[in-house]
Amino acid sequence: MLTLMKSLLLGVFCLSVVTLCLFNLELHRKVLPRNQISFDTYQSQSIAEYLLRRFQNLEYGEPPAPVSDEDKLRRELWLKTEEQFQNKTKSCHLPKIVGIGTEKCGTFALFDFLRPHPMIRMGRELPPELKDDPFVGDLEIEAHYFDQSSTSYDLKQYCARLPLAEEGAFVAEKTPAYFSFPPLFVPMSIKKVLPHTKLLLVLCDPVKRALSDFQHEWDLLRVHNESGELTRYHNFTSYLDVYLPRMTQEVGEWIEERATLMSYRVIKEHNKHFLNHILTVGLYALHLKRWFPYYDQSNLMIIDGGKLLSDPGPIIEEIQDFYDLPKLLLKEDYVRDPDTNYFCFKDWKTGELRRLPKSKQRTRNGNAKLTDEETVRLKSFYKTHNEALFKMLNRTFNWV
Ligand SMILES: Nc1ncnc2c1ncn2[C@@H]1O[C@H](COP(=O)(O)OS(=O)(=O)O)[C@@H](OP(=O)(O)O)[C@H]1O
Repeated sequence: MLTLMKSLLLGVFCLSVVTLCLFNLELHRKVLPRNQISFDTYQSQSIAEYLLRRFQNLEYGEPPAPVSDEDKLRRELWLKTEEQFQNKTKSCHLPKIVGIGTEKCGTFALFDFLRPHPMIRMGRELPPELKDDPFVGDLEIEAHYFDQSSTSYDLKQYCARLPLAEEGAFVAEKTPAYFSFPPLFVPMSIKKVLPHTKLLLVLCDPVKRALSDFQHEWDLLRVHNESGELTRYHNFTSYLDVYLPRMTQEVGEWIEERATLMSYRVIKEHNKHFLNHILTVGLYALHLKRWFPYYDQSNLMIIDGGKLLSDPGPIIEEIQDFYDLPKLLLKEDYVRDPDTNYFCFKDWKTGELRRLPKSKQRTRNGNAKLTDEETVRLKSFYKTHNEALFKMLNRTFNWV
């Protein structure tokens, strides 16, 4: 009898334990969002042990980050903006955002940072012959219209190099050659064809820029084979040995009275020897002389390339203000890629990183460095031109 009672009691006890466990499991499923339930955890541990650990608060992991009011607002606004364009027909619209340069100062990164904005459209459909080009990323967003056109503007040609867009969207293109490459009349052309479009210009240390440009030309095999002399410029010093004296003689120091004339001469030099541009692009004050009759701070935003490299978030927020765009890209969206240390956009919806292509990570990561002597020579070449720039803009950059 006693044994029977013991067995009965044990049976009732076991049944209550199992019921309790199942009840708790159901409760747990209801309370925790689905993505926080780990099925692996169920398989690797007994339910009772799992629930025990759960109640001891060992299995929760990190609590989800609190969603700030700013995040909520952004999410709502973002979705509404996307909705606003859904099912709208697309056609050619001329750009409202144009990046004019400077070459090798981070214009690709800048535009890649802006690209996710739901009101911005960039990137054209490439013709098949260009699709295999190793610089496809650049070709896709660089229209190269004003540096290649004459003054009889065929807008159909421009449209063919732009993405199709909905009414109200902001088409964007960047062509770093606009700022400092021929023809002379690029600033006038842009003003004429796009009278209300505001421009973006990144300026960076011209010394570091020159090395980055040299490396770029090297990778394109254009440094080696000028005049067919394959080994002529076997490193940056040997390039400087030839081109620095030449450019010092042609351009020389900044002289206020001769600046306009010199700004034309620099463009002429470009046509004489293509590789001159590695040095002449960094003569920013001379180039700006050609832009200032058409543009001022209200329609040309000048961005410090050093800041863009070290902390791009606040700049991206400023740009949205400059264009009166809803501020949907926030500074915290820009994080360092743990593999390369370069900044990139972190998609707030998926957490994914938009990494920069390899061709945009050549020198500033320390892979190629200037020697002390190269630095001294280049600093001296740019010194008076940098000073003129700072005076012109009433602003200094941390380059000297
Ligand atoms: N966030 C940010 N800010 C500023 N600069 C950045 C940034 N990210 C990348 N980079 C640097 O951009 C360099 C390439 O310049 P561009 O994109 O202007 O090249 S191009 O003219 O469009 O070909 C490229 O130079 P190198 O390092 O010499 O390759 C990058 O260092």
